[in-house]
Amino acid sequence: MFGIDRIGGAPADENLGHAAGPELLPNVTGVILAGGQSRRMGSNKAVLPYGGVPLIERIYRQMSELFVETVVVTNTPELYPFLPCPKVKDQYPGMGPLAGIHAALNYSRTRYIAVVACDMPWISTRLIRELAGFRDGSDVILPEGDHGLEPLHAIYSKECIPFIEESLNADRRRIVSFFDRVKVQVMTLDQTSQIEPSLRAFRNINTVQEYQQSLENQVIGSTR
Ligand SMILES: Nc1nc2c(ncn2[C@@H]2O[C@H](COP(=O)(O)OP(=O)(O)OP(=O)(O)O)[C@@H](O)[C@H]2O)c(=O)[nH]1
Repeated sequence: MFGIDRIGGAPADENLGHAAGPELLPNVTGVILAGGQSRRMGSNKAVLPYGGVPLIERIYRQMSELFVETVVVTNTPELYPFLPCPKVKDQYPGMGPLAGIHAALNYSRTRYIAVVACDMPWISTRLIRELAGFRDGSDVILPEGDHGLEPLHAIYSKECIPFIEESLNADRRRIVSFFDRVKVQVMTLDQTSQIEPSLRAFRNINTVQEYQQSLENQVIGSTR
């Protein structure tokens, strides 16, 4: 069955909150997208200082708590010598985050990847763990936040590759553009809020003002 379903009914709701734990998640590769232009920021968002380290390093450390391997998708790997991980290049350069997801899926040695952006200071390892718990039988598992679907805090399977290519070849760059071609499970806003009540996991920083606000822990823009 293709199309978008909510994460299913009572049994899944009962399962929510049971995925916490220190273990690494098997069969999932962590992915940090860092191939953007940072035009609104005016300088590379990924290396902005955050809590004493570059923002991307903060995110990398959190992802490394979850996955045996975390990779960064970037066309400028030389900017990240401090990250001890593989750097993967886009095969559709300049086409946005969907191209980054595509490159990561092609690279990945696991069937599933967990994708976050390099400009999200408060990713939720707990939420990623929960989302990954629902991966079997689904091609995309993503949460709904207070601004709608959050495809940059989500799980994708290799089954998505041909459909992403179809989209990119037709210059359809929105991440959701292929969702009608695969099996998508959405963690509803209610379910997401149970795990991540503040929803700040989805906040990202696009501008200098948002960066400054985020340092003061204020509410900032959505990732989409
Ligand atoms: N691999 C890859 N990642 C990208 C690409 N475009 C954006 N991203 C990443 O996707 C996430 C969201 O990016 P945006 O904030 O929408 O775009 P941006 O280019 O970084 O910033 P702006 O130039 O201000 O729009 C960030 O982690 C980006 O690094 C791309 O073409 N390839």
